[in-house]
Amino acid sequence: MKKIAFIGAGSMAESIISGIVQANVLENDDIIVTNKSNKERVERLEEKYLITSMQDKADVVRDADVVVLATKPYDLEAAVNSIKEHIKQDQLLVSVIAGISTDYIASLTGQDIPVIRAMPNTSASIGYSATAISAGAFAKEAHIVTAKELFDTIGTTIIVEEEDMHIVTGISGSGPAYIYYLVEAMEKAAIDSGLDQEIAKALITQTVRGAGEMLKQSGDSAEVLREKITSPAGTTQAGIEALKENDFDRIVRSCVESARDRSIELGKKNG
Ligand SMILES: NC(=O)C1=CN([C@@H]2O[C@H](COP(=O)(O)OP(=O)(O)OC[C@H]3O[C@@H](n4cnc5c(N)ncnc54)[C@H](OP(=O)(O)O)[C@@H]3O)[C@@H](O)[C@H]2O)C=CC1
Ligand SMILES: O=C(O)[C@@H]1CCC=N1
Repeated sequence: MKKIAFIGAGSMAESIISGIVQANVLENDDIIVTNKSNKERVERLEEKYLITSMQDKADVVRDADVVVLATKPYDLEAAVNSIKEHIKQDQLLVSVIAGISTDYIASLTGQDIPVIRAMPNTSASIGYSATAISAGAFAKEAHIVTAKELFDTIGTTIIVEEEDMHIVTGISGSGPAYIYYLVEAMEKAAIDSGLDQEIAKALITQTVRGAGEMLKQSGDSAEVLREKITSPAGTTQAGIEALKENDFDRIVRSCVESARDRSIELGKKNG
């Protein structure tokens, strides 16, 4: 891949752009970005990442090998309408849009165009995205390889069946937000117990980071790692019992399933 165009310049597009720029895998001016109307926003991205912003959609997609669709689901149709006269079947469309099927995106273009659906997360901005991808009907092996190469530069990439993208969205697309919400709650509890905010933040941040690395490096399951911390009648046991009494499992299940169901709903509403 030599050139990539982003249709949509919001949080997710910026996270991917930031990751690609840091990975240094493309010339910065081969990264093109456009949005609907917020000129200030694309100019800020242009300055920050030394990339190119354009408003003329024909110019945006003209020489792009990969066109990334990064609008909200309800803006997709208008976005595709604005580029469909200018895209060709030798270009690859990559959609990061929650809920929307590859078949629907191809149908909007009116062409048998290759589409890869991807679900990255905002940790892409520092090269730590957990991305899942699935291939649409017209995507060949080479397109999957191109998409995997792209997302491998900003984290890890797993290929899944398209039907699994809804639950993937519920765990890893939205997932960082759940962790941040947990951190917010831990910080509040620490401050209410009298701890300095900066100290709480530093300790919790390193705790989350360390737990993530332990999950990745130790070879132990989450359950085993938890048990290694939980001394009989100790502090952790007391904490975990409070989580159980408050139905932590049910709360987390409901969180993940609600996100999954919303993804399904977004697909139905916008496709
Ligand atoms: N944020 C996240 O953590 C993740 C998001 N996603 C998916 O990424 C997509 C984008 O999310 P996010 O970045 O958070 O959303 P934002 O609202 O931050 O960004 C949406 C962007 O789309 C642009 N846009 C709207 N309509 C058009 C159009 N017709 N043509 C070109 N650009 C257009 C907007 O431009 P303007 O400002 O000018 O209106 C804006 O730049 C969503 O579909 C979401 O499901 C996937 C994984 C994670
Ligand atoms: O909240 C959303 O709809 C998007 C999709 C995954 C993360 N953010």
